[in-house]
Amino acid sequence: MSLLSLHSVTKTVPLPDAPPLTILHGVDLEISSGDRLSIVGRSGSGKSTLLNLMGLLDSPSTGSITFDGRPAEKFSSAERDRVRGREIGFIFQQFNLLQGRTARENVMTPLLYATGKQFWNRSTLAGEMLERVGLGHRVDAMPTMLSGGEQQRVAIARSLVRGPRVILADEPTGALDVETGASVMALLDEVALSTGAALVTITHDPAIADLASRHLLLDHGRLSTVRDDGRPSELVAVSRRLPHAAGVHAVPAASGAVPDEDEELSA
Ligand SMILES: Nc1ncnc2c1ncn2[C@@H]1O[C@H](COP(=O)(O)OP(=O)(O)OP(=O)(O)O)[C@@H](O)[C@H]1O
Repeated sequence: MSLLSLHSVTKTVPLPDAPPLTILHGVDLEISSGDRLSIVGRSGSGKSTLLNLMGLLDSPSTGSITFDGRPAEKFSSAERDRVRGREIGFIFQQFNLLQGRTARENVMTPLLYATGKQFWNRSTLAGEMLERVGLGHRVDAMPTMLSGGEQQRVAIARSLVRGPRVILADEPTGALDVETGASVMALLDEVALSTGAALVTITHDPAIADLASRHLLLDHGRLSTVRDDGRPSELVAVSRRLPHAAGVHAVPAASGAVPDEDEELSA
């Protein structure tokens, strides 16, 4: 059974002085445990909007989303928060670490919302997770003392510390140089693989897309699967040649709609 399913999902938003804008059109997607998906598409094609829906941060205008066989629209707001906090890990281009808190304290933050052993053992669990991402020796470091790659590894540890079943990564290497990005992504892939979590990565980078086993293209809000034997690097090249979606604004409004993970946790 699919872990996360989208059926005929559309997303339409009102615009102040224009007809409503349909960002996503009839999106169908099935994600199972252990899946490795990459999603590429031009700026404005709807990638962040899609990620927000997959992460239960937003609701579709029409169509349905099910998580673990349960329709998301049936979740109460408390259940939605619980599923999102426990089952879904988010990784963004900006690391969004809490400044003035150590690496360990950052990784502990999601565990403040856990119960039982996870809550009581949060300091140990955070230390173990940092160890797993190769930062066991930097648990007491402040974000300002860490390199970009190290900060993203702390963010990865924070996203994975509750053992999510789906990891949604939006340009996770976008703020890193090529070499650091590749090693951070390899680490994310490896840790996700070892936990059996599904990993969905939005990326412009062909090498990052190459790590996935299913390659999807979003074009003007329409999602299509590219053959698994298709080369992802060609896919990215194709997506770069596509014209921008109609009504694309320079700054995607949806990125502002993605709550900062820490805000989300404290909400
Ligand atoms: N709430 C909103 N109100 C108005 N327009 C919106 C809203 N949310 C998204 N859009 C528009 O919908 C389109 C898709 O936005 P989205 O951020 O999903 O694209 P994207 O593929 O993630 O882009 P990028 O790669 O630049 O981040 C853009 O034209 C964006 O400006």
